[in-house]
Amino acid sequence: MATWTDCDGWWLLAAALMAAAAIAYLFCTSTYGYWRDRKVPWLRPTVPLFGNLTWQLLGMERSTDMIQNAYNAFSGHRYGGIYQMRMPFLIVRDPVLINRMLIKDFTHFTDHGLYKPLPTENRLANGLFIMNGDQWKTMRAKLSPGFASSKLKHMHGQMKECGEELMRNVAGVVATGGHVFEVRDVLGRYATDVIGTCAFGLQLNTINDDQSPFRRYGKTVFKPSLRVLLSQIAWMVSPALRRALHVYEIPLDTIEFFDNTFTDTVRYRERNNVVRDDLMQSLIKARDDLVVNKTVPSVKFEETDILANAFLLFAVGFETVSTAASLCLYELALHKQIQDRVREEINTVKFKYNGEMNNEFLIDLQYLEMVLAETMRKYPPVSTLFREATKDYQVPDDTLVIEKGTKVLIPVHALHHDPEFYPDPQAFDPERFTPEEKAKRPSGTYLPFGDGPRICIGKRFSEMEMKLALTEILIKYEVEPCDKTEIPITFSMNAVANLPANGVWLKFKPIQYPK
Ligand code: HEM
Repeated sequence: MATWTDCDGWWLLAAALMAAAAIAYLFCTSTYGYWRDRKVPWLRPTVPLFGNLTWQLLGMERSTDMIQNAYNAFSGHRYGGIYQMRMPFLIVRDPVLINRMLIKDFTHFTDHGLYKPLPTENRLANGLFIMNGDQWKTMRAKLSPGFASSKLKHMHGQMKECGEELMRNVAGVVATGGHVFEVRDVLGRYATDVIGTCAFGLQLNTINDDQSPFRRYGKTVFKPSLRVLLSQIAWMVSPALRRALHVYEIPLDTIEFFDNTFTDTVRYRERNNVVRDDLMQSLIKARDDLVVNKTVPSVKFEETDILANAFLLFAVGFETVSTAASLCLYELALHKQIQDRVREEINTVKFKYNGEMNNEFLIDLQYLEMVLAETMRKYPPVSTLFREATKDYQVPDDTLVIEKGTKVLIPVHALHHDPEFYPDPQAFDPERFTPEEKAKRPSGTYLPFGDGPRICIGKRFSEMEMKLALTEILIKYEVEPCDKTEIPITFSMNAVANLPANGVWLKFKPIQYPK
């Protein structure tokens, strides 16, 4: 039989639970007035704590689609607010404003505003992509010369060797009766070999070696995993929670493998006085200047900053390049007329350069350039750009002040699919990129590589790399859809990038040219 004391106990427990629930509810929803208070149009969070991320977390919506839906919901507005878990993000949809933020008013938005883990949790934490402020500016200035036109010209020969090895591999497979390729994997190996030789002077030969540790470890860097998802969720619930959890976002053996490889390369070059005109040399110079001689005393740099950037340049290049180039082949397989026109251009321009497929030859392939541009319009490998307001920003001709610390999303994929800028956006139409058509569109509506001082540092490098592989393939093979080709292609659920979920399968048919 209950006594008064027992009843008091139950009441106390019930009151404590209710108070805890109320505190939890307040914590989960405390930020949700942010956009309303600033009179910014906003999307109502679906569930407390999860904000506008609920369907994504349940695996029912891609990040790209959520942002696209928000973009559509804010139609007629210059911007709108959403909540990723508890964290307010401003989605900017006005190209004029986007252009100002990325270029003219860049000094207000110098940072990507991503969570900066400890270098032990994620070696890329000290890489250029996550670096902020003066540290980013100094490192960017050190790495940029490695991508200068003169250097790219020099890299062409090294890339060409990788292209030729790629074609020997493809020919070997075709000779034994295999005609169907998962082209994203094949081009991923090619891109790994390209960055290995051009950036670090390493002959990796992953194109022929299924067991290559560079490919195996490289693939783990951005592989979507529960661990990475949880760390991102924790950050959006509260950065302090993320810090307390110590999540290792990249497997430790991967970090160890790349650290050792780069350290050994530097030591080898130092011991043997090897000086190569490549990215590794820019990194060694950055180390000598910033870590050893401390030529920029106002900014602190350590050895791990150099390792992080070597790792970053290695890791970011091959996923994006292989995705864009394989989707280009995919669209060409589905649009035979466009493919034929690309091939005709390659043959005509090759003739003009007396059969020599050099750097100038690649630059001259204007139609292929339009085809690649349309591929990255339809499938931008990086679907969203990130910025953080580094000082208060008065939006021009507007009442809104974007406060310091505010996270900003630039919805690249949604802009690329806005019928106002790209009529019939699902259609694959390279004619959108003739000089006349390009001139009709406002700046800020085509951003596969970002823009402004933080534009992709590897833009021209990857354009050259993709053109080279595509010309090598298209001059020798017709690409066609096969039984395994997905139409339309499906994209991975849990990646911020547009990554094909089940690969890109195509058939290669050798071309017989008349003798
Ligand atoms: C098709 C291929 C590629 C695409 C679509 C791509 C796209 C991008 C995008 C959208 C950004 C962010 C730009 C911004 O915030 O405004 C970026 C940054 C970056 N990319 Fe790429 N990228 C590609 C290939 C490469 C390659 C091959 C490398 C290196 C060899 C590279 C290195 C970087 C680095 C280091 C950054 C950070 C730049 C900074 O914050 O200053 N990317 N890339």
